[in-house]
Parts: sequence; structure tokens; C-alpha cells
Amino acid sequence: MFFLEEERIMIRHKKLGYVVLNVTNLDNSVDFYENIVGLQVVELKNTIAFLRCSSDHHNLILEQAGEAGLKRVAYELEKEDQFQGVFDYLTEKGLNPIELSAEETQSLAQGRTLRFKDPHMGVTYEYYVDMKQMDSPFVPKKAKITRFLHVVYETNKYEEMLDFFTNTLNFRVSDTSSDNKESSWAWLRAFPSPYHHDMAITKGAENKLNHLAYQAERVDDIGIQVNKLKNANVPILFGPGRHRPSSSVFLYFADPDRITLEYSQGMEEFPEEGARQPRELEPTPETIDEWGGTPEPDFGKFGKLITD
Ligand SMILES: CC(C)c1ccc(C(=O)O)c(O)c1O
Ligand SMILES: [Fe+2]
Repeated sequence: MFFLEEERIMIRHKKLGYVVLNVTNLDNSVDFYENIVGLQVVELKNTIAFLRCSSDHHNLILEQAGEAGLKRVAYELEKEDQFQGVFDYLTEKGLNPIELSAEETQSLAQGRTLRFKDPHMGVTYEYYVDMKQMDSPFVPKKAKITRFLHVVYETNKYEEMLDFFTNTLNFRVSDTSSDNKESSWAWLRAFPSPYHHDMAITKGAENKLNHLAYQAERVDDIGIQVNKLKNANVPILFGPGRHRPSSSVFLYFADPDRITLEYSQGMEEFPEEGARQPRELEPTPETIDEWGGTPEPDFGKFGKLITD
């Protein structure tokens, strides 16, 4: 019997590296992401700021703009020698990737870098290798964050996005939840990155950013952050609570442009081989928060996608 080898999807992700956010007041947002979220400023140019929460040159780029929103999402590939194969694969898939010039990658302190748009929501994605590693270790603030963890979208192209990320970009579904009417959730990981989700989608009326999440080291960091937010009059949008899908303890709050941010502690991790099967979780409020909380109206409300 002759079997066609199932098409091997090329892309192997090291991690979700960073996002680029358009912000309406760069000074305010730099101060907020440094002193409230806990990142460290690496480089400040007149309209752009690079911040980190690891040894990377950046895990967040903030750009001064007229309107706030999510401009780009960047994943690091597992190995530098995979870059050309991924570029060729994305080209074969009709995604028209472009490779940045040496001058552009140098200004980003990255190695080879490509960009393309997802065909359903029009978000710009970036695959890169060899980001500059900083000489000094990242020093977390009192509430310790350890990594940039995930991006969550609301989308009216739910099925298309689920298909695209799993069958074209080699993401794996960790869990789903759906009432088979208007509410559906899918949590996906960028294979073989181990975290329960680097990206999640929820069915909605429009295409927008729901929130960005940072990993907190300990549950204490969630508690410390609650008091830091209260003392700074930063709106808490949901939590503390516990998510059933990833088992993480969570806390959501608003950034200066009212974009929802999350601290997440204790997220489930998956092995590359022999990972558990995805679960279809009950579409109940307890799946979202086992502690019985409910989000504020502004939770996930502001998050324009910059697709031009
Ligand atoms: C988008 C929602 C509220 C959500 C649900 C579950 C998890 C998780 O299991 O980690 C999240 O991180 C979420 O943001
Ligand atoms: Fe989240």
C-alpha cells in the first residue's frame, strides 16, 4: 500500500517574541509598561520604544501614533537555518511574505526577518531569528513577570482563523469551548512552544484584539500587582481568578489606551511528544473563572487591529 507522506508543516516556533503596539502617548505608555506592567526600557527613539522582560533586546515595541492598536505580532523561529524553508513554505501557501532588508533588521536588533498578513483578519505577522541578547539579565520589578505569554483576539472569522493557524502555521489546539451558538473559544499553542496558548480566539461581531498577557512568576506577584494597580488607580478589569483551560491564576487591567492586559501565573505546559488531547470545555462562566468572578464591561473592549 502506498501512502502519500502527509504534508509536513515547516514551521517550528521557539516562542511568541513580541508585539508592536501603536500608542497615543508614547511617554505615558513607556512609563506604564515600565513601572506598572514591569518591563525594562532598552531603547528610546523619538517615536518608538523597545522594552524587554527577558534577555531579548525587546519583547514589546511601542510606537507613537494617532490611534492605539495592535500593529504586529512576532514569533521567533526555533533555529536560524529554518528561516529560508519557512519563507519558501509561506510563499508556496500564497501568503506573499516579504523579507526585511539588512538595514531594517539592524534597526530591530534582529537577524533574518519576514512579514506577512493573515488572510482573514489582516494582522501582520513576523517570523524572525537571532534577536540581539542583552548583556545584563532582565531585572523584574516587585511584581515579577517572566515572559510575554499570549495574544487573544475576538474574530468574526473564527473557523477560518482556527483552520489557518492549525493547518497553515502549525499551531496546535490545546482546548476549545463552544455553546454552538454565539460563544466559541479556542486556545492554541505555536508548536512546539510548550505554553497552553500563545494565541487564542473567541467568536465575536468584529475583528479586534481582546488582550495581551504576561507571565507572572508566583501567585504572590498577582497579589502584589493588585495592590500596585489600586495604588496607581489603574482599572482592574477582571480577577484575581483562576482559568480552567490553562489552570492559571489571572488578573486583567487596562493600559493607558484602555487595551486589556493580563498577568497569568501557572499556565499548563505541553511536551512536544505525547501531549494530552484537546478538551471541549463546558461553555460556562466557571470555565473562564473557577472562582466565580465576572469581567468589567471594559474587559477586552478596546483593541483596534492596525491592518493598513
Ligand atoms: C479570554 C479569556 C477570558 C481567557 C480564558 C482562559 C485563559 C487561560 O486558560 O489561560 C485565558 O488566558 C484567557 O485570557
Ligand atoms: Fe489570557
